[in-house]
Amino acid sequence: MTKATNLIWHESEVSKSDRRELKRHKSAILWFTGLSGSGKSTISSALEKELYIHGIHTYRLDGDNIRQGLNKDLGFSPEDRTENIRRIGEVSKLMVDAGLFALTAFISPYQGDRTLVRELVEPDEFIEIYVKASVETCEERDPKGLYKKARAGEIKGFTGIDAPYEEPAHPEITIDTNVLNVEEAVEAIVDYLKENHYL
Ligand SMILES: Nc1ncnc2c1ncn2[C@@H]1O[C@H](COP(=O)(O)OS(=O)(=O)O)[C@@H](OP(=O)(O)O)[C@H]1O
Ligand SMILES: Nc1ncnc2c1ncn2[C@@H]1O[C@H](COP(=O)(O)OP(=O)(O)O)[C@@H](O)[C@H]1O
Repeated sequence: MTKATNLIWHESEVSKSDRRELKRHKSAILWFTGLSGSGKSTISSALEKELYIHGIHTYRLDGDNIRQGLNKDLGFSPEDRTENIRRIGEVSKLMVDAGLFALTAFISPYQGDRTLVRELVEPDEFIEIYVKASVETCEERDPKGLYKKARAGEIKGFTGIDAPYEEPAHPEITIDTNVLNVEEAVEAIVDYLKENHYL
């Protein structure tokens, strides 16, 4: 719901397609979703580097970073997670409008929240990438020691332990991190982008 009234949209003289033409490539949201420790940050960073090397304009948004700035007023209640994803969806939409590939690395545990982001942009502008790893695998990796804390009861409402993660029903890409290493994951995503004429 919009609080303010009397708002009139102002068109720019430079359009999304003008900006895309200048950059010589399309733009879209590459939406990484998965449990903490599944590999969202690692794979999206490696992908961004690969795209950069090939002259593709990108910007990466990562949960841990955004929650220290733009979304520092939000915690991990279901409502706050929904608001977190809504804002990131809106920011990503602006980036698509700017002609960039927005790479987002958020747990985004609720299917409904991800669907709302998908619906914010054109159908071919949202690519959902499910970074798949079981809770057991993530807990074994535990790169930040957060699963240990959650098991010890020091973090309440931790995704996969005592908060839900809803698996994507129809992701464009699934990366099973038990099968693909980081390099292979990047290659699989680049292949998808090429086959679907994004690159
Ligand atoms: N309760 C709880 N549940 C899940 N994660 C937690 C929690 N508390 C802190 N963290 C740390 O916050 C990172 C997840 O933030 P996100 O913005 O991606 O979460 S969400 O999409 O709003 O659910 C997550 O980072 P990633 O490991 O990169 O996923 C954790 O480091
Ligand atoms: N195939 C893989 N893909 C991505 N990360 C992997 C893989 N195998 C092991 N890892 C490790 O798992 C951890 C994933 O952490 P991170 O990228 O921060 O996950 P997330 O951002 O989803 O919380 C890293 O320590 C990474 O080195």
